[in-house]
Amino acid sequence: MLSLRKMVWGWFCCSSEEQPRIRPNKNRDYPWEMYTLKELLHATNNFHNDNKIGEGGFGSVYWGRTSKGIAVKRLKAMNAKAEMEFAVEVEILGRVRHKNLLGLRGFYAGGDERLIVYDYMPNHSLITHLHGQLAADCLLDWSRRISIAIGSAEGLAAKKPIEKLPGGVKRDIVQWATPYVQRGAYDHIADPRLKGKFDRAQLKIAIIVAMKCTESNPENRPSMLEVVEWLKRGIAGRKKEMSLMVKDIVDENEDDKDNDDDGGTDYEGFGMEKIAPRAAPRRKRMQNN
Ligand SMILES: Nc1ncnc2c1ncn2[C@@H]1O[C@H](COP(=O)(O)OP(=O)(O)OP(=O)(O)O)[C@@H](O)[C@H]1O
Repeated sequence: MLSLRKMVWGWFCCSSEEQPRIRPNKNRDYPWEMYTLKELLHATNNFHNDNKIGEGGFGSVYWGRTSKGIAVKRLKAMNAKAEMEFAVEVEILGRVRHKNLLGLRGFYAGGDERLIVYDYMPNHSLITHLHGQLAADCLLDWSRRISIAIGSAEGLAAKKPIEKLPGGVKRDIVQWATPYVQRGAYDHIADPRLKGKFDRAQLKIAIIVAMKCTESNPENRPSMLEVVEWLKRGIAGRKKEMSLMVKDIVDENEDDKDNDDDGGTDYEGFGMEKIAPRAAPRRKRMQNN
C-alpha cells in the first residue's frame, strides 16, 4: 500500500498544469472518464447551493445531471491531504467495480480544482437510515442489518489494496462497548430499537469482529476476507477461536488503560479533535450469552 501511496503522491503533488497527470488507460485497467470543467459546471448548475447534497471532510458533494444522475465531489482547499484524498479515491475506487461499492465515473483535475464524479445514489446513506431523518420512517430489521454488514465487507474485500486504519482510532469507534464484552453482556450493545429482535449468535460475532478490526496494532486485525467469512459462517465450530478473540480484546483493553496517561485519545496526525473517552457504563447484572 505504501508503494501505491507514493505512486499516486508522485503523480499529483507537483502537478500545476491544467491537464491532470492521470489519463484514461487505453487497455481499460482504468474505466473512468475525464470530464471537462465546463461539462461539470453545466451539470451542477455552477455548483449551485440547491444542488448540494452533502458535505464531507474534504469537500462538498453536488447532484448533477449528464446522461444520468451523477454526484460530484468538489474538493475544498487544495493541500497535500486533499491531493492525497483525490489521488487515492480515483486510483482505488476507479479500479474496482463491485455491486456493493460506489461506482466512480470519472474526474476532473486542473489548476486548483479537483472534482470526483460518482454514480448518484438516491437512497441516502446508511447512517441516515440508522440514526438520521429516515430512521423514524422504517426500522432496518436485524436480517437487513447483518446482510448490509456482510455486503459492505464483501465490497471492501474487493477493494484492495486498502489502507488499514492507523493505530489509535479504536476508542471513538468501539471503546464504549468493551466493558459489555468483558462481561459477556452483548445484548446491551444492540440497538434498543430492535427491541431484542436479533440473532444473538450473529450479534456476538459482529461485535467481536468489529472490535478485532479496530485493534490498536493493525497487524492484529483480520483481513476483510476473514471478516466476510466470520460474518457469513458465524460462530459454528469456532467457539474456541471466539473466546481467544474475546480474551485478546480484554487484554488489549487492559494494556490501553495502562498506557493511557492523560485520559484522552491520541488523534494527533489524523486531523481529528482530541476526544475524551466515554465513561464506562454502570455495571449491570452479568449476562452469559
Ligand atoms: N454518490 C453519491 N450519491 C448520493 N449522495 C452522495 C454521494 N456521495 C456522497 N453523497 C452525500 O454527500 C455526503 C458527503 O460525502 P463525502 O464522500 O464527501 O463524505 P463522507 O464519506 O461522508 O466523509 P469523508 O469526507 O470522511 O469521506 C455523504 O454523506 C452523502 O450524503
